[in-house]
Amino acid sequence: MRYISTRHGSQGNPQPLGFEDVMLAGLARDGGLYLPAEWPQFSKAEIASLRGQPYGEVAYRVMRPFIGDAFDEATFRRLIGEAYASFETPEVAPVKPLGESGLHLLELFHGPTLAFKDVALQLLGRMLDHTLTARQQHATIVGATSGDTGSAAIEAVRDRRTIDIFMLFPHGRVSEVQRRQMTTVLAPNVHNVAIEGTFDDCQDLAKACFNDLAFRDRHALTAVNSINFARVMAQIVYYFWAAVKLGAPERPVAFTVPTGNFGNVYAGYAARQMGLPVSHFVVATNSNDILARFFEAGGMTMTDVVPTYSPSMDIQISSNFERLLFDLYGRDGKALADAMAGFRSRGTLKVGANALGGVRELFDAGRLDDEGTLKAIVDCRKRFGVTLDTHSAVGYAVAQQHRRDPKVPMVVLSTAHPAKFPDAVEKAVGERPALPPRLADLMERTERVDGLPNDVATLKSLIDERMAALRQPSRAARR
Ligand SMILES: Cc1ncc(COP(=O)(O)O)c(C=O)c1O
Ligand SMILES: N[C@@H](CCOP(=O)(O)O)C(=O)O
Repeated sequence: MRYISTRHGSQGNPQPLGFEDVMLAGLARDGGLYLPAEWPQFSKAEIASLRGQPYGEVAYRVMRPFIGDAFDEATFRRLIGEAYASFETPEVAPVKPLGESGLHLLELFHGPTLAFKDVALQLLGRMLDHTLTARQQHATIVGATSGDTGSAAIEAVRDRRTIDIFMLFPHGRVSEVQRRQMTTVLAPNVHNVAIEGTFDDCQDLAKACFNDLAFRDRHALTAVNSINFARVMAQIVYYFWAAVKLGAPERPVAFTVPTGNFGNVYAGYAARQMGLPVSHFVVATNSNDILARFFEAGGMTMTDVVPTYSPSMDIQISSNFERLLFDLYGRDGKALADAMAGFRSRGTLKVGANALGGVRELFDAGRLDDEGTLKAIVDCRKRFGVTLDTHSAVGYAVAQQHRRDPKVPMVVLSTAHPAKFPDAVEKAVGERPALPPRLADLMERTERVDGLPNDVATLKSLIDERMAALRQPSRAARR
């Protein structure tokens, strides 16, 4: 399998890369995002054969075509096995019906940090470490988080000698549980940085580090955000997993995805490109609804980010949207690079009526404000006895407005455990959801974090200084 950048052709025509190089690169050197030159195809028989298989087997079969010869079969199976052994349920991602409503929850929060990010990051951390160890290399992750990617990535790479991780998060804009899940990890290779700004600022800073090629090469930067195609690949798996449980390939399935950076729903789109019968996707946003506005009107106009009860979706510039736009621009990397440059300079982007028509056949979109989010948590608890987190609640409510066919099962991706957002959940149902016992003392643990302004030069200096100090022989020996 060869990979190309969404901006290929905009700065020469670099050779397509293989999986390991794409995984280590994270962001393409032309500023674009990698994706496969062609999607692997699954026949109906191959999809049907996934039914009844354990999650690890589905994961192996769905991801195998993407990795080429990066890992031999035994190694890849071992990495998958180890990744999902860290989950609290052997099912990994249970699919649960909500009564007779035709709605189903795909619970993705049973990993170590209680959010769907663990599904991909538990594997990615192991794949990175395996490859770096084999190549006798070290890499430096620079990532951005609105709360969940950060702790999942840190958990996946803590204490690994092959990797240092710098995780940028917007100061004061993640929940206390989310912050502490990052800042209380005191492993020597973990560096948390609270940025004075929004998640979009953090993501821009991370991308600016990658786009400074000398800096990028000096530290062998790599990514754990969904700009890294390996993240998307591991998220494709649970769309196949859920769909075959509900009758695919004979019966189509719909998915509603609470959306911020567009990585999760893009993984679903990828599954459909691979042959999975998905009738449609519902993109569910909070009041930061640039994506909902796009699917309604075909244009994106940036506005200010407002803080909400679903902070992980407080995003205006959704990285992975570029991967969908690549298709909408006829896979013309140069035209897309120009459009993205225009979006960044003018704050607006429009696609033509033809492209929009196609995309609207497949995607519905809707938004839910904070008041609606609390009501949705109450409603789901009353009707089905399930307490949702705030992000899943957005999905739950928006899904019900976009059932196109009541005979088609609608899967709502439940992306986080309610205990990650205890204040909002308590506000809704009057009860504080408890953290699992292994995190019971989270609020008493010591925190370590650097605070920085929203300034790339200051960030780069911090990374340069920290990495120089860590390379000193006396410090390096202790790691
Ligand atoms: C709990 C939760 N739900 C939903 C989302 C949105 O997912 P995506 O950014 O892949 O669109 C996020 C952040 O990514 C999240 O942490
Ligand atoms: N909501 C995310 C934002 C980053 O998304 P990613 O999927 O690109 O890592 C978070 O919780 O950090």
